[in-house]
Amino acid sequence: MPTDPVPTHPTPTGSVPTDTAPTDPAMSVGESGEDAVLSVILEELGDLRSAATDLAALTLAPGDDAAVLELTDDGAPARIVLTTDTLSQDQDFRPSWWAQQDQGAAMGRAVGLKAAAQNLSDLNAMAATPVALLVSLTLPESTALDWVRGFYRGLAEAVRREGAEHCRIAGGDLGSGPGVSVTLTAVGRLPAGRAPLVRTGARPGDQLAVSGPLGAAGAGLALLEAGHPCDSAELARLRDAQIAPAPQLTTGAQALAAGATAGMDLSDGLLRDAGRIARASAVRVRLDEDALNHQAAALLPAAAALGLTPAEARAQTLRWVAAGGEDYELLASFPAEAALPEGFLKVGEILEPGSDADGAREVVLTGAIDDQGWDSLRRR
Ligand SMILES: Nc1ncnc2c1ncn2[C@@H]1O[C@H](COP(=O)(O)OP(=O)(O)O)[C@@H](O)[C@H]1O
Ligand SMILES: Cc1ncc(C[n+]2csc(CCOP(=O)(O)OP(=O)(O)O)c2C)c(N)n1
Ligand SMILES: [Mg+2]
Repeated sequence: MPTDPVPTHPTPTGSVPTDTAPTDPAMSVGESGEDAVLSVILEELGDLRSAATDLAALTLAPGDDAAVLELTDDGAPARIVLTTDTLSQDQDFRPSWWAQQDQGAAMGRAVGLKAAAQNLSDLNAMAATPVALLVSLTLPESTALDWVRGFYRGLAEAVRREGAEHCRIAGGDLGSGPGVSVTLTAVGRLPAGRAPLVRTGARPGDQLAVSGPLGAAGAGLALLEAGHPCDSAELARLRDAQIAPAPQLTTGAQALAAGATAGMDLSDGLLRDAGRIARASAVRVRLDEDALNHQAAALLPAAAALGLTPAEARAQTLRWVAAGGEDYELLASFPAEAALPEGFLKVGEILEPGSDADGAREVVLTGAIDDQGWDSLRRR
């Protein structure tokens, strides 16, 4: 077996958020937010998330985009990669985004594509190859059978895309509830000898890059929420980035091949997710405002469609790029001298911890931005 270019066994606690769990027992999840809730969970799990048994070992524990489970075997141990994610009606999509006649098959397909995107993107971010999906569906009893058909067509479409061709649908669960809720569990595998791409390896001096332009899903969300008809090809592209995303699924492996030192998928927005790489790697990140403004300019048609003034449009498009979320692009760090893989765009660099006037801030961006990214639990 060839040896790994970087250690395959980062310490199980290596990528766990370092904030300590809040100690006020009366605090709600809405008050504390996602990262604090996760700290409580990981603290409570203790060695259930790390201690090996005779049969298996979590060589990468909860805290990254996915976990790595090594199954003990007489031959070479097999490593599988595990992740799960939920989409819920009115939290992640709204039936009203579709015309009445499209709330069956068309909406089902879009939700299937988005559920697959969310999970397959997490596997891509580990540089793992998807091999199976489990599908748990909670459906209101009024759900049209056509919605279900559309949903599985969406899933099928997603797993036929480049990078997911080996993925099979292994089963799932059906239940009833007041709103649609979809939970996918995705299983991937790591080729023998390939280390996973983890969040913990970014080093001062590294370049920080994304696998493609950001902000389309955020702009699409704003158009949908405003009830805009998205009646041009450009606006329809932004809407589709939100309702039916199609992430690239080979960028994780490409990044690793190009020497990436750390990586993660961008679901909660660049500012928040760059902070997670910074925390996991014990470094800071400087984002390049010019690079982000350059990406933001591509979203000006959406701002114009929403009737924003030029000044508002500049601020809003930057917010979509830096904090919109749901882009499912890969965020990765590379050695300063590395050539970035094709299509990757530099967005910043990795700094020493606390090495300049910005003190302890994990993510440094000149120019204020009043949006820190998405938190699925914090009360809005
Ligand atoms: N309820 C939970 N119990 C244990 N671990 C969790 C739970 N929720 C999230 N995690 C872990 O926390 C990490 C971050 O989760 P999340 O923010 O959902 O990541 P992602 O954006 O990649 O889906 C993952 O490693 C995930 O497995
Ligand atoms: C109705 C609606 N409101 C808001 C959003 C925006 N939104 C929902 S989830 C999310 C971020 C990622 O979601 P999460 O479930 O935390 O994904 P994970 O980080 O676990 O991959 C964003 C920006 C949306 N898509 N739909
Ligand atoms: Mg998640």
